[in-house]
Amino acid sequence: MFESLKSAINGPNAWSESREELKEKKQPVSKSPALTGNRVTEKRKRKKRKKKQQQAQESEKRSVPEPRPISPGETLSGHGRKEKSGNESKPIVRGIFQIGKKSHDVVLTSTRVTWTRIQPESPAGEASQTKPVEDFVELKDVFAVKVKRRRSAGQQSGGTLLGITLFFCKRKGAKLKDDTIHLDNLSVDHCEIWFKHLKEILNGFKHRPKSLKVFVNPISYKKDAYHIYKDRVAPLLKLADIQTDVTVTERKGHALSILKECSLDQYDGVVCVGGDGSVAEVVQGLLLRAQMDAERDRQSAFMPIPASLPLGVIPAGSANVVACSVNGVKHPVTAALHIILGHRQPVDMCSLSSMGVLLQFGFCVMVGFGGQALTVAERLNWIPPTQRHELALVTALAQLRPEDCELSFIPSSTGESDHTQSELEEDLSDVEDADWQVRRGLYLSLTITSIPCLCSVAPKGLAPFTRLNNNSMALTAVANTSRSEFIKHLKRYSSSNNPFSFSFVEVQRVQAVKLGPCSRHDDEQRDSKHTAIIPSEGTLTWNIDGELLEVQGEVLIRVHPKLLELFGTDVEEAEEPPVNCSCI
Ligand SMILES: Nc1ncnc2c1ncn2[C@@H]1O[C@H](COP(=O)(O)OP(=O)(O)OP(=O)(O)O)[C@@H](O)[C@H]1O
Repeated sequence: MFESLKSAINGPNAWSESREELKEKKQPVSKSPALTGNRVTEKRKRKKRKKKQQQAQESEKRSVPEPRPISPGETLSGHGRKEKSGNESKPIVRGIFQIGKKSHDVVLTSTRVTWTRIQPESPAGEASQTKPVEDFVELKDVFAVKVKRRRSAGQQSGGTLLGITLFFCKRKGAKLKDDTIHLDNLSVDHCEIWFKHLKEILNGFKHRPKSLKVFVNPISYKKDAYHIYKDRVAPLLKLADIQTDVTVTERKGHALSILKECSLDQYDGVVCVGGDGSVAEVVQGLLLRAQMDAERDRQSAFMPIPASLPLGVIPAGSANVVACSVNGVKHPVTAALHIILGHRQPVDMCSLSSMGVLLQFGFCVMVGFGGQALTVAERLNWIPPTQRHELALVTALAQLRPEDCELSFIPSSTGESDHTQSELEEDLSDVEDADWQVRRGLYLSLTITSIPCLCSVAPKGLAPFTRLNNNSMALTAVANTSRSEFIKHLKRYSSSNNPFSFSFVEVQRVQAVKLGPCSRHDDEQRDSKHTAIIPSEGTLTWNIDGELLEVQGEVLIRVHPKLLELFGTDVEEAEEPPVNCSCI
């Protein structure tokens, strides 16, 4: 294994040259200042060392064992500082490395690398009384280990071995950043042993992907998805030795057609670099492919089977609700590190079907204002996206009209984790016989979400009571009201006030929803003389994850628990600075 790395990074000759070089010089592993006093004779040094060893045995109080050059490959099981307990704290290998030009006693266990500064002795040979500071990095956060060499400008291979470098991820709030720790030691054998053990441990993280299919939408939002991928994500994937097969999409539907046909066996995950529309397309591809492979027909009450591969989302769109809901921030490096480290989060999804046929899978479905604003935005597609969204919002607010709808829903009876998948499937298969609650009326907005939909305009999410996988959807129904009251409700999404504490807003945790244009006769229509209603002609305009869909008649929306795995984590709130839309 080490041999292959040698050739991969430096070429075999370069590695053997270094080995010879080190042998000639009889390079010691690393020296603590205590062991290298320049006027001390070898004899005195040995005496000192012996004395130190005695002191160490006598003094239980010392928190760090005496630094000593250990022979390459020496395994110190149970030796040294007392650690917690169990195999996790058992040293696998131990040695002395320079970290930041200071000698450190470094210990590798199966879960972490710990280093402690070696305290120089006083001239009288007494050990320092100050407690050495211990630092560590958890191996679950380490995503790459590389051999470090000194190379001159332009030199592509070879170079003097300097030690090994660990690449790890550190957390600041929801944000993840990559960082490095350099363990400097000129001994090839010593580094080889450490490298081998570290690689073995990292290869043991089976949930981390080794091969990814990547889709990049070059026209997303500010058209910078390709650069985001190339400059900020690809270098990290390369460092982590992840193979990638990248498709820069050429048209709408390109990713979907590839996912329906290509062999997925060679991949451990799929990555989408783009906005929510691109994510929706890749999700359709993954889920349709899973149904096709399992030969499931897609009639109304069918129980979809989960996608075979997890999906990572690198945010490059405007709202990025899917990325924010599992990363907490709109930050490509955070998303990339969650993918590399294999953090996976099962998420609930909803399906939409009409007349007994599956239309689409989705995370967030809107009718009314959400559909109207998106219709305007699509018409204004000649305007740059940054201004288009605001203008569409203002126009939709100016033209705000309620939709006359018939809404039915089954309240969710399931707890977050107390039902098995088959029980949930059973519940969902009897939707026709279930106890539907029915509402008829004028609605300004209806939103159904299976995940919280966090974003910068709604840091706490669009849905109050849903989590990523609590086996239910959140239904928010905003009944007809004045424009000013509706704007107040919208503004509260980006403030600390509760957007749902209005008499005209109803929120339900639901398992299934039926929604269609109202079929009442004209003479039954309430307030029709006083309220301008969108003439539906039996059709509603749906906004499904940022994509428009016109559907005639009623649509059935059902929740499907844990239908997809996303790379990411469960987050409470988006850590994006709240954006107050200047237009409202
Ligand atoms: N090369 C392409 N040309 C045109 N459309 C494309 C291309 N590649 C993908 N698409 C489509 O572009 C649509 C919009 O993509 P995306 O959501 O990433 O961008 P956006 O709409 O600008 O972002 P947001 O949804 O965050 O506002 C998707 O439906 C996707 O299928």
